[in-house]
Formats: sequence, structure tokens, C-alpha cells
Amino acid sequence: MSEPVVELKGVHSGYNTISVIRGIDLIVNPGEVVALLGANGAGKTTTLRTISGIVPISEGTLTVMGTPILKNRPWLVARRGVSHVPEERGLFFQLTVKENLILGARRGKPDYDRVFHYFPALAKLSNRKAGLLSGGEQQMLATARAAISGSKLIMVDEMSLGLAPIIVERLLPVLKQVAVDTGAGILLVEQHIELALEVADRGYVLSKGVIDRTDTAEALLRDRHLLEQSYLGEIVI
Ligand SMILES: Nc1ncnc2c1ncn2[C@@H]1O[C@H](COP(=O)(O)OP(=O)(O)OP(=O)(O)O)[C@@H](O)[C@H]1O
Repeated sequence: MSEPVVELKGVHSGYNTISVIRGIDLIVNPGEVVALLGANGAGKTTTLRTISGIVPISEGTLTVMGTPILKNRPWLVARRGVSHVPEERGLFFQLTVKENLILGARRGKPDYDRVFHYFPALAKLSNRKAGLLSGGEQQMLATARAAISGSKLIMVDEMSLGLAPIIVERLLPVLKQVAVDTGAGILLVEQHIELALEVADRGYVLSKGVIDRTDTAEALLRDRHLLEQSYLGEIVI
């Protein structure tokens, strides 16, 4: 089997003296969609920021595409092929859709045909400023920018934030298709856990900075207790 696009072993990380992530092991393989689930404050965003090199690791190892990342080096992680779509989407609001895509392309011009193949709705918006797009269109653009960047790992934090579930229902399968077409691994943080598990291959459940459970998406979807707790905003295994 080919090497994981990302592997965390016994990783501890946090903010200043506050330890948030406490010894997690996590793997994403090429072409795989992995959901990272957990209650508010469990440490999901911190995990993505740790992989991106924004939050320092105090213990454990992070390996990206077979290269150990020894220090906080966000630029090195990005250069190894990691794209991170943060909750706030990270768009340049004063720039057009096309200009945002140009900034996302790793080298040369972006492959617009591919963008519009995955996200046909962006074609007619290509000269509109990102700040004038609807929430769903902005999420589409942020996802498209990551999807065409040639990334080996695409991390998407709370795609559904501020969006109607129907929009997320349409966008998530596109991410899955990107994984199938390009072999990129996808790591998804999503509050709508049923939607996430419908496209994911596997899932991890994070609780207070510790991985409580990992299983196939199918098995997690069958767990009524997990789903019910998630609706109450509290995942307790
Ligand atoms: N910049 C920061 N400085 C200090 N503590 C922080 C910072 N960012 C997050 N935390 C704390 O780290 C813990 C985990 O937060 P994180 O945002 O990773 O959780 P989450 O699982 O993504 O939650 P949510 O689903 O609510 O976004 C929380 O207790 C939070 O208060």
C-alpha cells in the first residue's frame, strides 16, 4: 500500500501552556476521505492547525508524504502538498474568483476547465469579487482552490458553517470525486456528521483532545447513540 499522505503518532499540541490535543494517532491515505468528528471544543480545528504547522507540537511525530515535519513550518507543510480550507474560508474578498484561483494554483495558470467541471456554477462568476459571492459560492470557491492545487492532502474545516445543509449535501460529493480523480486524501471536520459519514471512508471521534473511537464510516453511521449525541451537541461514546 502507498504511504499515508499524513500520519500523526502520539501527537500533543496546544496553545502556549494549554494542552488541547493529547496523544492522538491519525492517518489519511491517498484517495481516502476521512471525517474528524467530535463535540464543540473537542480539538478538531486544533488538529487541522497542528497538521498545517500553525499550532506547535510538544510531543509526538507528524509525517507528511513520508517527510517528518520536525518544527513548526507551515510553508514546508504547504510545499509538501497540504491545502487547508479554514472555517473562515481564507478567500481574498477584494479579488475576483479567477484571481483567487490563480493564487491557489501551485504553478502556472489554474486549470479552469477542471474547476468548472467540478463547480459549474463558478463559471459565470469568474470575474466577480469573492466578497460579493453568497456563502455557498464562497465555500465552492475555497474548495475549488484547494481541489485544483495539486494537493496531496486537502483539509476542510466546517464546510457547513453558515450554509444550508442542502448546499453541503451538494459540495461534499464533489470533494469525494476530487479524492477519487486525483488520489488526494481528504480530512473533513464537519458538524453534520451524517452528511460527512455518507461521503467518508473512515472516521475518528475526538473527545477532549483524545481519539475515543475510529471505525469505518459505515459502522459509525450505524451507531445511533453517536448520531443522537451529535444532535444534542455532545458526542459521548
Ligand atoms: N487560539 C487559542 N488559544 C487558546 N485556546 C484555544 C485557541 N483556539 C482554541 N482554543 C481552545 O482549544 C480547545 C479546542 O478548540 P478547537 O477549536 O480545536 O475545537 P473544535 O473541536 O474545533 O470545536 P468547534 O466544533 O466548536 O469548532 C477549546 O477549549 C478552545 O477554547
